[in-house]
Amino acid sequence: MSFSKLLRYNQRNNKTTASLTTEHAFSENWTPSALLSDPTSIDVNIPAEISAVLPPSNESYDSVLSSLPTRSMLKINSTESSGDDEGTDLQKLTTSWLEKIDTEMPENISKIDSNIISSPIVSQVEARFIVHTGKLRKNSTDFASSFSNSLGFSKSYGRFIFFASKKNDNSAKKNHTIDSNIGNHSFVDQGRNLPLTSDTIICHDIASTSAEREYEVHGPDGMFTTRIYSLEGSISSLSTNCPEDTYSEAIHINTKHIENTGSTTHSRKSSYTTSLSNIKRLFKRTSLNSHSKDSYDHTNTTADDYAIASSLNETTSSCVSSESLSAMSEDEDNDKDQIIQTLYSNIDASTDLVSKKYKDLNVVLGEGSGGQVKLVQRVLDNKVFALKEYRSKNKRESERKYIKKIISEFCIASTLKNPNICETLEILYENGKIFQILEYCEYDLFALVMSEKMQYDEICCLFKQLINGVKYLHDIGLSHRDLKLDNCVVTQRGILKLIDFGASTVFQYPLSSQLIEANGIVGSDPYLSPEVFYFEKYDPRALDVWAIGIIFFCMIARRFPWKYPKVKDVQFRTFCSGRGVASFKDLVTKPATGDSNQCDDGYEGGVIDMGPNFLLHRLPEESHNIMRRILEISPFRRITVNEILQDDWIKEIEMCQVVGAEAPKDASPRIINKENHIHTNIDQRYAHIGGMHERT
Ligand SMILES: Nc1ncnc2c1ncn2[C@@H]1O[C@H](COP(=O)(O)OP(=O)(O)OP(=O)(O)O)[C@@H](O)[C@H]1O
Repeated sequence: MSFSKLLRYNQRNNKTTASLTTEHAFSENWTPSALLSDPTSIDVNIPAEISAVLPPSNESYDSVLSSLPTRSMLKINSTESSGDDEGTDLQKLTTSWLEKIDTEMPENISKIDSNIISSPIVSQVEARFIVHTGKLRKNSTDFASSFSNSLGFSKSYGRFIFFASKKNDNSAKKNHTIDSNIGNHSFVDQGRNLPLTSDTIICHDIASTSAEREYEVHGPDGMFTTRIYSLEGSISSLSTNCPEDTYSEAIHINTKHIENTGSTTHSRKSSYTTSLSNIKRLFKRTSLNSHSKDSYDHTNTTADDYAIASSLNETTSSCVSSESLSAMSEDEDNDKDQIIQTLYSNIDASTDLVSKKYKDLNVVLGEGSGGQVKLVQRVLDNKVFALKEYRSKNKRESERKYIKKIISEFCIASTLKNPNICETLEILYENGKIFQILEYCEYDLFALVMSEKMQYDEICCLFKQLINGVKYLHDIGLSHRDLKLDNCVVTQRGILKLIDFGASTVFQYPLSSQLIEANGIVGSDPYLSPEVFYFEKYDPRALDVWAIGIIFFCMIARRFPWKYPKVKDVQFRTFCSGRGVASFKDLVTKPATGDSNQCDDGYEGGVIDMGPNFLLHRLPEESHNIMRRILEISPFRRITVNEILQDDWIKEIEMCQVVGAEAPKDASPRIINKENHIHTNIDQRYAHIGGMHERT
């Protein structure tokens, strides 16, 4: 949790930062078995109706350390026993540009407590978002097809992928039918990995929670072989309240609001009326059919706007003429603020009210710079969802920017369809506040890590799912830019999903090989890669890859390796040491080598706590090769996410996954869990960052 989150919690709880940090659940003294699973030990009130919809905690397990493959850890003792030699090595490894380094484990390394970490705030539109009009036109038709191709959809389907998927009226029924027939055809078709024959499978419904339905599958000998979870009533079937055109309209309007050209008073008035009525449609959910490519006659737009707008070009309706678009300008924010206020009151009358559709379960799941995330239950069918209530507009920001940011995040998130991405269902407005409804996931990774219950194989499984989620994003030209434990949520069945696309950015447009570099220090300090501090512009994919490595380290060591990757941070400086270079610049600017399969980080020493070993000696040896390449200081030498998946160790990791979710017509996505591990269930009261703070 960011520092700002902490402050807010402190203010609410009348606590000082210091006391909260000390008392925080992540202290050494926090015994998971005592505190997490014993309801009497903690004074947290969970209403009975919530307990009913939340899963129970499972048994407690040994810590991750006991599940680490011992054969694979670095032989710390033998290195440590080198005695005097170590001092010699240290001298050899310490280079002139680094000050004297303490080889002891630095004191300020502590267990993960992101309370003490501040996240930089993005406050301005980045220059890279400016796209030339010609390019915009040219690419506008390409984007959807590229996205659809990457998803394996037909080209004609591409135009739909930016919309929340259509409700399949029969989805629940279909799921049921298919699951009951699992032994006949569907299972065999889609669950090929399972060592079962179609004749011998018995499917037994044993549990059902928010979105997933669990089935035990038995082999011919009656032995339990694996578990399958049907995503009955899955989120995708719920997004039907949002007609396609509504989203396209919303996205389109989003684009309008960043127009910045001259205009007459008359046209300005006209544009406001039209544009705002279109924003209204976002919330109102009406369907529009007109079509105008003129609306893309932009001179100034953001990458996100552009990407989304271009993907919708084929279908986007536009009631806004290019003339009206030209009316929007930065210095008219005040006018627009007023108009948007009016808009809000109009929306109020026509929008589904959050409070009517969803029942607040009074559980705060988390709180960040974007707003507060709460647990809600849909009145219609009692299904549980996460509701993100966006923070109110700052006095300093214009209404236009405020709305644009929210809609951009929503448009991107609702576009993404992948089992390892949290599904975004709808956006709602009520009483001056904007809400987003998300698929609910029972845990966040931060809470899971801090529970100290996760075992090594489970961590590896989640790690590989994380890589797959990021691969999906990178394959479609998006980078997340704020990957961290808090932004990974995990379902009760062990499926990891990425959330929070507020910082994500397009790095490549469809059919273009040109990399669009990102700029700005965006993300959370300990997960940031070193180059973001060094270069004004950088490849955001490399930042994501680095963050993946930090997350893996955190999962294993339950510590951050450093506060931030700057040489002034003693831990990071230690990590940089011994690499045979004269300056940090030499490290971070090392050009790519010809052989992308080889790690060449310049470190040759064998000291346990120096250079890459500073991190590696805390990790299993089988991960060393890949982690060295992931945490390569030079972004030009850093491995890509696709290359990570080619690594032998990564390939061998047994990963739980959802099958059958990719094909748009497949109505029966199921979860296949691997047998070498089970996924940790923790008490729901402490399963999210929000809950952890309730304790303090
Ligand atoms: N779909 C979800 N299911 C369960 N918990 C969730 C979900 N979405 C968010 N959360 C919880 O809420 C927390 C904050 O969510 P999120 O990152 O979206 O907020 P934010 O305001 O954007 O935070 P940040 O300050 O990182 O930008 C998460 O860390 C997680 O604990």
